[in-house]
Amino acid sequence: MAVATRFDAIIIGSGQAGNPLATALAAAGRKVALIEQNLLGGSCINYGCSPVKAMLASAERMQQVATAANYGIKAGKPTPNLRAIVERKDALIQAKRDGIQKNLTQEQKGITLLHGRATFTGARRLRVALADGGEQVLTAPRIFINTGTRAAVPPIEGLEESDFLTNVEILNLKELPEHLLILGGGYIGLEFGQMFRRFGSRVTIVSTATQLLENEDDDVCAAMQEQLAADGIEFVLQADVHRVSRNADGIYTLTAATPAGERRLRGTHLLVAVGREPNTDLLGLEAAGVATDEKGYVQVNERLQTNVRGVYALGDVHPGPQFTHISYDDYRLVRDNLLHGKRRTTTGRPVPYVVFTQPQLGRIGLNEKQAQEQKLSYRVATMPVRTIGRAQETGHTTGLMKVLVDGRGYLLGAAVFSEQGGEIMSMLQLAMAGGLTCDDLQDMVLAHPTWAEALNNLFSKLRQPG
Ligand SMILES: Cc1cc2nc3c(=O)[nH]c(=O)nc-3n(C[C@H](O)[C@H](O)[C@H](O)COP(=O)(O)OP(=O)(O)OC[C@H]3O[C@@H](n4cnc5c(N)ncnc54)[C@H](O)[C@@H]3O)c2cc1C
Ligand SMILES: NC(=O)c1ccc[n+]([C@@H]2O[C@H](COP(=O)([O-])OP(=O)(O)OC[C@H]3O[C@@H](n4cnc5c(N)ncnc54)[C@H](O)[C@@H]3O)[C@@H](O)[C@H]2O)c1
Repeated sequence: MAVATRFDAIIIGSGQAGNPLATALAAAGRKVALIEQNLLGGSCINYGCSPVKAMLASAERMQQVATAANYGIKAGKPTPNLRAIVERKDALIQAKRDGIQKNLTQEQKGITLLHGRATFTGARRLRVALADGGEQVLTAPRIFINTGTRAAVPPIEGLEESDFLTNVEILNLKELPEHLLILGGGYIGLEFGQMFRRFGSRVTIVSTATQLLENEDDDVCAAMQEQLAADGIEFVLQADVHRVSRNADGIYTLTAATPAGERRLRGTHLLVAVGREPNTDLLGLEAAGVATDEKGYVQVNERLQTNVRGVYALGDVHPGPQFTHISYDDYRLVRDNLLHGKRRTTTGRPVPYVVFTQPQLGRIGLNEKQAQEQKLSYRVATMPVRTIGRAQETGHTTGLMKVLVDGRGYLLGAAVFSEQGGEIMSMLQLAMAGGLTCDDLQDMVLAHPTWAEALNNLFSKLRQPG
């Protein structure tokens, strides 16, 4: 048996929690090992937030040129150069990866970076199959699992063999899809759908749900669908795709049961974006005795401790919202508890999020559906974006803003589907954190003519629901 190298802490996965945790532990004098089987930076940097938003910026620029005539500007028909768009994205994420590598290996002493796949062989013991051959055995009294997720693949006949795309492959296409079929009407489906539609592909979103982003309020979902339909995206909702095939010319056919009967949907490319599954199946958690839920997510308490003493799970690999800022906050929580003697928990943590379509959908707190499920008494205000001066001046008139307040006038939640939706939502999040009331916001002096100024009017529209 190989001799084990002893560390104070081992981190599995170079995700949004793992990297800063390695740095913080090493800076506090701990001997740390960080193990990554693939690219430094994990999903967000390599296959998620950063590359998608970089390419969305190209799509947005396409749209600006395509609609220039509306603003009195004569411009030719824009043509995307996908290779150049992908190269721009690659340069950006390479720089981010280089920054992480430098930070872990040069700027912070005390971190051993291992490239390979880690597997538990005991509660405090791991085997690492090194990427360049051989293996290493490590032990530590504290082990942090930050192994993230991958695209879930639904059990549909013919899908596995069909050479479909996930969020990883679609970011590196060499040619524009003529007709992109997207399975799933969630964050990933919508962001890529609008991106490729704006680049000029025909796009069809196919979802089992009755509406896009099915967890949001109906009026918000309808506004999103209206915008995407105006972009020219087609939708097939309440579709149960039960067969996928691909012919010799590479054409995909999805066979789906829909309310309008059986349909066959054909396209040149297929993106599967129906949610995620955790990277725990090859982690050997059973050897450590670490408990998972029925979907394979690592079970943790509100301090991110697993059932095995000294083993923690951070980020998307445990149940809960899957966002970069949540994974990063998991790091802060563990850091504060282990290094600064605090007793922080995940209870009551705000979960803001933004769908980066244009316009953006920024969300914080409760929506109306959730307020009703919780039988809360609330007032609601809704305002179409087309009534906002800033929207009229800039020509971005799609969307709506919606806020919920409780009986004392404190904000329960907000959905801001407008230009700068993420930024305006963040203002409302600050207002919630600072305990501002609807009266404060209705009467606050906000600069004219900003998007934020619309909040004055929005709060003047509060009414009882129904
Ligand atoms: C297309 C897409 C777009 C997204 N956009 C946004 C966005 O705009 N905003 C937002 O907040 N969130 C977004 N997300 C979600 C966000 O990417 C994740 O929530 C975030 O990356 C959290 O990751 P993590 O820290 O859990 O680990 P990850 O970033 O998933 O990293 C886990 C790492 O562990 C490694 N690993 C796994 N198993 C092993 C093993 N056995 N041994 C060694 N290494 C291992 C993996 O290779 C990976 O590098 C997006 C996700 C996707 C897919
Ligand atoms: N802007 C952001 O913050 C951002 C962007 C992308 C991804 N993410 C994160 O990544 C996660 C995963 O995104 P996602 O879009 O894959 O998942 P999702 O859970 O957001 O949406 C999945 C969609 O697929 C549908 N669906 C499920 N099974 C299906 C099937 N068999 N056929 C057709 N449709 C089916 C669901 O009804 C749902 O609408 C998100 O939940 C989010 O946490 C965040």
